[in-house]
Amino acid sequence: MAAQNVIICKNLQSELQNFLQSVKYDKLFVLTDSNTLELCLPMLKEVPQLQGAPVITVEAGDTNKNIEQVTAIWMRLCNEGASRNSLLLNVGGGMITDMGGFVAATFKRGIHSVNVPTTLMASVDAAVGGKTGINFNGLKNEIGSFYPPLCVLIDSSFLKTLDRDNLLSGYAEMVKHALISNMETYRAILSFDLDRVDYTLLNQMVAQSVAVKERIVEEDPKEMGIRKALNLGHTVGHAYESLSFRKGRPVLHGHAVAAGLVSELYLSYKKCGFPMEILSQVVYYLKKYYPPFFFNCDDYEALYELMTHDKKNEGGIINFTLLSQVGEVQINQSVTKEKVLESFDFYRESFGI
Ligand SMILES: NC(=O)c1ccc[n+]([C@@H]2O[C@H](COP(=O)([O-])OP(=O)(O)OC[C@H]3O[C@@H](n4cnc5c(N)ncnc54)[C@H](O)[C@@H]3O)[C@@H](O)[C@H]2O)c1
Ligand SMILES: O=C(O)C(=O)C[C@@H](O)[C@H](O)[C@H](O)COP(=O)(O)O
Ligand SMILES: [Zn+2]
Repeated sequence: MAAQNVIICKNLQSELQNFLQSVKYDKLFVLTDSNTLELCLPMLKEVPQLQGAPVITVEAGDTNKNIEQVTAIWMRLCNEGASRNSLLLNVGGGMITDMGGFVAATFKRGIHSVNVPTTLMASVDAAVGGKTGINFNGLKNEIGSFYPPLCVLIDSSFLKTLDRDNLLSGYAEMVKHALISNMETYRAILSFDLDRVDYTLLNQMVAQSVAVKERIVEEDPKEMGIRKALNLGHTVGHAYESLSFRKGRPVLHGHAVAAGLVSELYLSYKKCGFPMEILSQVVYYLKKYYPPFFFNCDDYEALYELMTHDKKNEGGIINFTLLSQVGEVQINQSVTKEKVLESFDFYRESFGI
């Protein structure tokens, strides 16, 4: 696959202007959510190509990453003269880049899209790599496509208005990227003080983190093999997230991933010999900053059932991505149901719930 077109911006407006000048399209549409409309779109007000462009806005929150909102966006595009040569500029977090990407993939069988990520989650992960989609039937990203944007323009100055919970949410994916990389990155990630955020350092870490994803996606864009590394923490994490939606107490994606990492590193320790010392360090770090995800034994069967829908599964077997060491990824690992339930216990004991 061609290299992902990811630009770490020094001057977002002029770099977006230049990029848009370099591509051919007939009409540009902007997609935002209700928060990014107010907080982020004004940071693009000098870009000439955006003057007079229709802005489509959906209500913020991952529960809106659904087919009803997709239909509403398709409708606006349809009624406002979008053609196959139109371009959709997604300005927002992962909710917007996932859903906008999916709309772009499907409208008239595919129009151009460009992502301007505005959260940490979208900057290091969601906006890059071409996985697009929506939640469906209570399951995360159940409907979607691989459809890379033409370009991703990352500018960390958006992060200044991001609240702490969403900063933590994105940081969980950076912890994941570090765990699948090497000890040096891992140590740097676990030394970062999330109580006193050094934004200059965070900017550098964003560039390094997204580079981890870019390298893997270039090698395996459609998740036939090594891209499954990027799903570390998500087999259990998505089950925790879906359960939280079902209970009407939604947790942020990255918070569920952080909890999923704890459970899956436990499985890594049990099945692949991942060092207990590192597992303890990760638990200590995550426990220090992340709120606990509350569930009890009565939820175990529901969580296990949710995991039977994971996209890495084959022939009814739940496939995990595990680690034998930091940077040593073991894909397609099956684990007994007993051990999976034990990994829920491990999370609850570690977080004292
Ligand atoms: N496609 C992928 O590879 C991939 C990777 C990771 C996550 N995801 C998906 O991404 C979604 C989560 O993304 P997210 O964490 O960015 O959530 P999000 O897009 O819902 O944004 C979180 C909140 O922050 C607000 N916000 C956005 N930018 C802001 C800013 N600059 N200042 C203040 N507030 C701002 C949003 O309005 C929203 O309320 C999930 O659906 C997840 O499944 C996809
Ligand atoms: O890009 C990938 O590949 C990932 O798995 C990144 C994940 O952080 C992301 O949450 C992704 O959307 C999960 O995909 P899914 O296939 O498990 O739905
Ligand atoms: Zn994720």
